[in-house]
Amino acid sequence: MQAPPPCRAHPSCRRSLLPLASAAVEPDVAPLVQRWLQWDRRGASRQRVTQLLEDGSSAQLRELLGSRLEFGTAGLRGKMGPGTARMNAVVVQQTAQGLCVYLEAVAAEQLAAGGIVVGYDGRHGSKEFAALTGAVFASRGHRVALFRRVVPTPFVAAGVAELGAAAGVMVTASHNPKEYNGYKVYWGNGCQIIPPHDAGIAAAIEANLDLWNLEPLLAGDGPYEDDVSTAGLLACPQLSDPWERVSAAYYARLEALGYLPAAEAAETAEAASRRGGASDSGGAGGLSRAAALGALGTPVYTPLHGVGAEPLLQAFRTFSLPEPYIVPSQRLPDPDFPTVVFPNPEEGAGTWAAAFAAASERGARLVLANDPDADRLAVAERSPSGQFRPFTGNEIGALLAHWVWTNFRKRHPEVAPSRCVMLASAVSSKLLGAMAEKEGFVFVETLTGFKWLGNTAMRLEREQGMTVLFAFEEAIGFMLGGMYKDKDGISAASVFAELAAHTYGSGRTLDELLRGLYDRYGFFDYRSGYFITDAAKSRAVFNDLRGGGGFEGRTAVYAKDVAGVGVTSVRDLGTGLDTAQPDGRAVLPWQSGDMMITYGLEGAATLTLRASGTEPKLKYYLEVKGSDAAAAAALADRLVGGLAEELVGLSRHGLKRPATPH
Ligand SMILES: O=P([O-])(O)O[C@H]1O[C@H](COP(=O)(O)O)[C@@H](O)[C@H](O)[C@H]1O
Ligand SMILES: [Mg+2]
Repeated sequence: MQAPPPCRAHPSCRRSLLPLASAAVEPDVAPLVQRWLQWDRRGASRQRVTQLLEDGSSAQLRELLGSRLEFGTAGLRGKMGPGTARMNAVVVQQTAQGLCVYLEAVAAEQLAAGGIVVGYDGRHGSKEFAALTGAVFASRGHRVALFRRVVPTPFVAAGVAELGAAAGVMVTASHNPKEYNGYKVYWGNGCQIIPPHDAGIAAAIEANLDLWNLEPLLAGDGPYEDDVSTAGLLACPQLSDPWERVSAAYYARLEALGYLPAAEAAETAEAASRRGGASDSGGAGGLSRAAALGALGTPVYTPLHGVGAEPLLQAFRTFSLPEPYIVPSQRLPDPDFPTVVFPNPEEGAGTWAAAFAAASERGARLVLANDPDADRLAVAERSPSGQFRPFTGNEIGALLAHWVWTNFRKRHPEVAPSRCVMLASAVSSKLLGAMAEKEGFVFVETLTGFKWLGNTAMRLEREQGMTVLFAFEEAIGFMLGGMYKDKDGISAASVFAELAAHTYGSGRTLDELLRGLYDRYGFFDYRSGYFITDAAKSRAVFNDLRGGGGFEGRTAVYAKDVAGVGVTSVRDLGTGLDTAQPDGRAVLPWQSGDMMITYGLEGAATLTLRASGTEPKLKYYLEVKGSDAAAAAALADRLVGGLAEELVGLSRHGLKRPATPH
């Protein structure tokens, strides 16, 4: 028998290609496998693919190799495993190569001046994927600022801004299950990439699939066989660790957002109500810092096995806040997230369990959690009777917006409210809009995802000279205007702790403060949830929502009612229709085929259905605005009850409800 041909993917590769002639796979699959095996030099990974080949598993091979991971809501994100549709060393190197070539073409000057920033979280594979990315750029002679320790995602956004880098890469899959990893890409403006750069990079990846020789930088006993050896990379003269510089700048910016000392002179509730303004103090007169911190006590914090603990402690020290009690079993980065089913602080009881137990034991009032890459913040409050009240992303957003607004106004009376802006994603509560209307600042809404919020904030600041105070999204993402243009769970946690200290010191609970905001700005009953799906099922659902039969080239037909509640308007960001606009066209950017439809409904209700860009979920977001809380709740209940089967067609399309109540 003839010897198999040598692998040509790498000049010094000593492997041989497997003979494919015997493969019992369908004809379209064989070339995909052949191509993949030229790239993939990892024993276990190659073995899985060759096993599937031997088993004739065409469908599985097509799933792994028939498509490529695309830039979604938060960059690349997918399950780890072999194949172009998974996260692995080959896909990461190809992505880095494409990004590098694209930057060389369109941002050469900034690349030469500022290089690239690379960070990683504590997941399986993250450090190695970061090293691979660094090596790709270093191999072309570019400067690489590679964090030598795990960092929160916001530190990469900060790094790009502080170093004037051409781009940044954060290797993380945030809160996704442990089988996932991901690749967030920041542009030189410090925001996550949006069109046209995502498509530009994708095209550059496709044009640069052959793997570059990184062996001199990532040498080892057979490159990429297991963990890469970074000795060569670390010895590279153009490589640096940006930690010192970036963290110094980060905490200096954060310090400027400390309002508690200024809040000592906060007006009393009486004074505020005489003036007709919302009060942020409990009415006991002037509040001393000591009283506020005394009332706060020791908060409990969990980084959920992620990277948040050390940066959060530093943030609390920056604000001279009491050191929080950190849940010991979840304090250190652990890629297996052993104590939680989902490392997602949105998932409710399960992720809170250890933190709530600690808070009960210690009598803590305030409980804080970051997601594993520490760009999100979850908050819960323990009542004097020991009940826990977790706040939703919208509620935390409302509280932070109020705190930032009240204190900014006091500190900067010279800035006209009309020059100040706060932003929220289109699927977040409109309470912020109502607040803007009453207080006189500008409210701007964007598509879902901080890539949109960040870029829009940057544009408003740079092009219109607006002061961006705050941005948030319901998915517990918060951005303080004085920091960077991305969400940040660390700065949000420390600012929130000050807010809580002030509220408690003023004799109120956070829940009471929030109810005060509803009294002032109107009541909003907000519900969100999701169904488990996959890409094909979601497409089928959206096809049906548009009247079925493949809507391309036909006029879409939408539901006239949901659970008997009349539809008053439809906005479809997959077709650009918005019947609420005078010209019938959507104001937000839309793209053909995008899966997001918003229904305006009788009774001041708004319902949005959209396919997640980071997880196999079809999400719904519903809000009813009303002065009568009971009536709003009844309408919301009715709509939530009807939407799964009637509108989405859950059973018909084979979608599932989440296992845990959401
Ligand atoms: O996962 P993270 O913390 O990086 O968060 C990412 O995903 C979230 C969920 O997106 P989707 O609804 O498309 O799944 C987005 O809201 C967020 O802006 C984005 O940065
Ligand atoms: Mg995250």
